[in-house]
Amino acid sequence: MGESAVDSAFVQALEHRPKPTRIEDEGIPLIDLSVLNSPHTDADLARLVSEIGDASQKWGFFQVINHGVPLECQEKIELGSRKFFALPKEEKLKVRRIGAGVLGYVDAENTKNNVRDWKEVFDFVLKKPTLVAASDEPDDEEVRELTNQWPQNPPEFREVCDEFAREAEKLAFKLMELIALSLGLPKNRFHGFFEDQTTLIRVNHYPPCPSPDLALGVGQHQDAVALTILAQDDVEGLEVKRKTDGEWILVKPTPNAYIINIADIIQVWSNDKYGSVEHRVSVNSEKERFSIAFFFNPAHYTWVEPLEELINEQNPRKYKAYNSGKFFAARGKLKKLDVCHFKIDN
Ligand SMILES: O=C(O)CCC(=O)C(=O)O
Ligand SMILES: [Fe+2]
Repeated sequence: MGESAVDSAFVQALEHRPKPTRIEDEGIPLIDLSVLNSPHTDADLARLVSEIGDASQKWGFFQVINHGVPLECQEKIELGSRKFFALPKEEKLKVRRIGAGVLGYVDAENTKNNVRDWKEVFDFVLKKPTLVAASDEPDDEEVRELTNQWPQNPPEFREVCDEFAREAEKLAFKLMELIALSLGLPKNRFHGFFEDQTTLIRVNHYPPCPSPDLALGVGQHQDAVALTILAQDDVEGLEVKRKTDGEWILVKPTPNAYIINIADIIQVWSNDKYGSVEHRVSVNSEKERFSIAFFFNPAHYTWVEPLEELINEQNPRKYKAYNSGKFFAARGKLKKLDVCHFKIDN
């Protein structure tokens, strides 16, 4: 590895490195949500629900347009994040994440495999208070509050982040309604799980990388939450592992669209009807890239298990129930832990 222009901590194992040519796929569904924000017939809604169901089943990934999040709100957080990440390192480190409880700036994340990601991030939570399990000990009932830290610069950063979070939350609830309907469930079947939600928003910056053939912006992973809403800028990078053949497919940036990712908890709730999909981020040597991920996640005390209405003799439950808070506390220590761990061998 003596040839590489990046520190060896960033070098991915051979099998995880991006290929020199990347497949672009037009096939990742693009779904127009305008029906939700205008007068519509039952048939219009039924068509939309069926599109969401098909995309969730076939890809687990889709893009949405006319989603109701004001463009201005998106532009403001993008600009704010550009200004924040352009600050000198020592300024950013003033709001570095402290231990497990105080969120903020991090520049040394490993996503699995113990290889460092080529990125820096800023994390904050949506809800006040956001309570999580203090430890992964099954009998420990202690909870901990996650608190946000805000930089002095740019001065509007807190406001634009909070505003984006509130708008993205509305979209997240609408998507959960559509997903519920597509599974044949009442529209608000999922709402209760999110009353004391532990949603986290992560603003990502991927600087240009001298060795994009060796490093990744985010290593291969699945999101452990319920649903992810992702905004990417116009620089390519996000790659999704196609279910049909395991190929890595580049998600082409679409102006004013959000990328929606069915994550692990919906996989369990739906008893594998909808699957959480592996994805990763490749980097490039010329352009920096920005993205924002809204990780919609239920209350820490949620017992995650296949929904009763969806299991029967023909379709027996595929997962044991697990406690969401304990799971995330354990995952904080052991990155490799994921929901497969709770799979029942039928
Ligand atoms: O930046 C991206 O495009 C995706 C980031 C991601 O997958 C994550 O943070 O979980
Ligand atoms: Fe992800």
